[in-house]
Amino acid sequence: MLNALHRFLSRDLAIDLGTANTLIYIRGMGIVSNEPSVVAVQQDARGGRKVLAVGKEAKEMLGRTPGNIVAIRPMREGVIADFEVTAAMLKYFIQSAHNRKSFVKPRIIIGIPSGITEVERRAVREAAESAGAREVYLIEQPMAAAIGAGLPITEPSGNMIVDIGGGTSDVAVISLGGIVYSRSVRVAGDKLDEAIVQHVKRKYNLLIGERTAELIKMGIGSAYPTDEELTMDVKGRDLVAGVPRTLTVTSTEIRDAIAEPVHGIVEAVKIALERTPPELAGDIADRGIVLAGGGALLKNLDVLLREETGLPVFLAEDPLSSVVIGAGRALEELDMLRQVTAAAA
Ligand SMILES: Nc1ncnc2c1ncn2[C@@H]1O[C@H](COP(=O)(O)OP(=O)(O)OP(=O)(O)O)[C@@H](O)[C@H]1O
Repeated sequence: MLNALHRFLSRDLAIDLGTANTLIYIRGMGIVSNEPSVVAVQQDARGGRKVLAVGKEAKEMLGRTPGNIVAIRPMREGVIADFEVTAAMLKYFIQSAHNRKSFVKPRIIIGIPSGITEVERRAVREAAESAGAREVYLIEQPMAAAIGAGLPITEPSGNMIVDIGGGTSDVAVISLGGIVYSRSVRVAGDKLDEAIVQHVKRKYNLLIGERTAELIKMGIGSAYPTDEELTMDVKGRDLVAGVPRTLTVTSTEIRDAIAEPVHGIVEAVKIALERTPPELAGDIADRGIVLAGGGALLKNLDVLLREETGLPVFLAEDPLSSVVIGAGRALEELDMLRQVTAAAA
């Protein structure tokens, strides 16, 4: 009874602490927050830092801040580049998502990049504790993505998940609830954006921001030829004349511009397949490869991977939410496991 009351009052949270986006899921309510992992920080003369804005508001400031304010992405390339700011961001998201009226501290499960160090794990855990968590669990993002995508991870058979985020692409082979093989490469959404910035600079002498590059990628980017040619108008600063200018880019040139990083993702999948134990590789050949993470939404990436590997390739139902949904489910399973062990005792 007490236990049930406790559960009712404390809203457990699942968090996907991504380098591009942080998502929060509350049991029984679904996804309650989905914000860019960006923090705007004001620096004073003595080196002190004050958080001005977090999430969407801070992302709008990227590349648009005056001297003493910086908009930071504290997690880049799948690692925590700025501890202090990551902790402040996590705390802000937890506190704004958690119903302050409920007086029982929540249990929190956090999906973390698979490449982070022991020290970074501790920092994440401490940040969640200082934001009021009662218990903190960490789960690696590829494992959470696989659960969220509905893969039968506890069965004794191989499942391959490819989680393409902002900073890293993680390829993992999971069987019997454990990661049998994993490979993380620092080639994902951000690298595609950078390649677009470089292309526009080199070909047109036009400087565009990362945010604009991301919009081009999402609008007309593709990994494999699409049925129709798409175009998009792009605004930037002319590097020669120094004035703002608009030009039109095509989907073909953008596909060429991002070909190299896209190839890096394909290579990571191929290497993972080569290194997977034969029995499990056989399972993957039957069941196929599942893609998750926002990067999986790049047009025709699934088509390219199918052609390059000769295997079936599927997109998770909601690639951007797979990690947070999987983490939430893991927390529920934890309860179930507890119930089972309690009943057995
Ligand atoms: N429609 C789309 N087409 C191409 N890329 C997209 C699309 N939508 C989102 N993305 C990209 O997906 C990436 C973000 O994905 P996601 O939110 O899964 O990353 P993350 O979990 O925060 O990062 P990481 O896994 O590296 O920690 C960004 O690079 C974004 O530009």
